[in-house]
Amino acid sequence: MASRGLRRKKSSLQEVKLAVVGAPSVGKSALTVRFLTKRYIGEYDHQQDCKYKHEVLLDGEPILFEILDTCPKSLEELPGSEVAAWADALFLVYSITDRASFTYVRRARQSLQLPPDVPLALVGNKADMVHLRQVSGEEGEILAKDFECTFKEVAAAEQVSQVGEVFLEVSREVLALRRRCKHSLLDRMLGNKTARAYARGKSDSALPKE
Ligand SMILES: Nc1nc2c(ncn2[C@@H]2O[C@H](COP(=O)(O)OP(=O)(O)OP(=O)(O)O)[C@@H](O)[C@H]2O)c(=O)[nH]1
Repeated sequence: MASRGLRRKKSSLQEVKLAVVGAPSVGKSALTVRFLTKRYIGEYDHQQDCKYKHEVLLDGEPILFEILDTCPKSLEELPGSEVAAWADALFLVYSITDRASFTYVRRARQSLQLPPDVPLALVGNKADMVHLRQVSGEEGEILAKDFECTFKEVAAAEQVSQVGEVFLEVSREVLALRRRCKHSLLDRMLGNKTARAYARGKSDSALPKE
């Protein structure tokens, strides 16, 4: 009985696909592993992009996260449009101790050619290394304004909840965007007046499934 219940729950799980983009060695894997396992792995050796699937509670609702941890071999290797096509949201990660990695996220953002409403989070990692800081917090904030996205400095090496919150926050944006899309689809299907009344009076669970 219990396993049947579980299977039913899994089939209705919402999926959120996140891509973690950034220059080599900024801590993309450390952040991903921190979020998924709450552990810090200092040396994470992988030579190619890795995908992880993991179920995580988001505001009490189980969400199936798929995370693409990208692995550029050099500063010249930028993420392609296939990453943007796959992802529901993107993390643009740099290290506050590495100015070249800050420049990289700007170039990566351009090369991705994202549709306008894809949620983004700009993340300055290695915030524990302030003595080696090369990128100020203000510069991060200015770039985030330019990207029209959230910004946070974190330290995968030391923080658990703060790192988790960055992932969860962008996922909330993905779910909110999906809800808005459903509403506007309803708008188009039912005519504006009826659809607005429907959206006001009904909870999301009452909206048609995708
Ligand atoms: N001090 C400090 N070091 C960190 C932090 N996050 C990661 N590191 C270190 O930075 C190095 C690179 O971390 P990774 O997680 O492998 O970085 P990556 O961006 O996935 O690297 P690639 O897979 O090569 O692109 C490792 O030596 C980590 O221990 C952090 O928050 N603080």
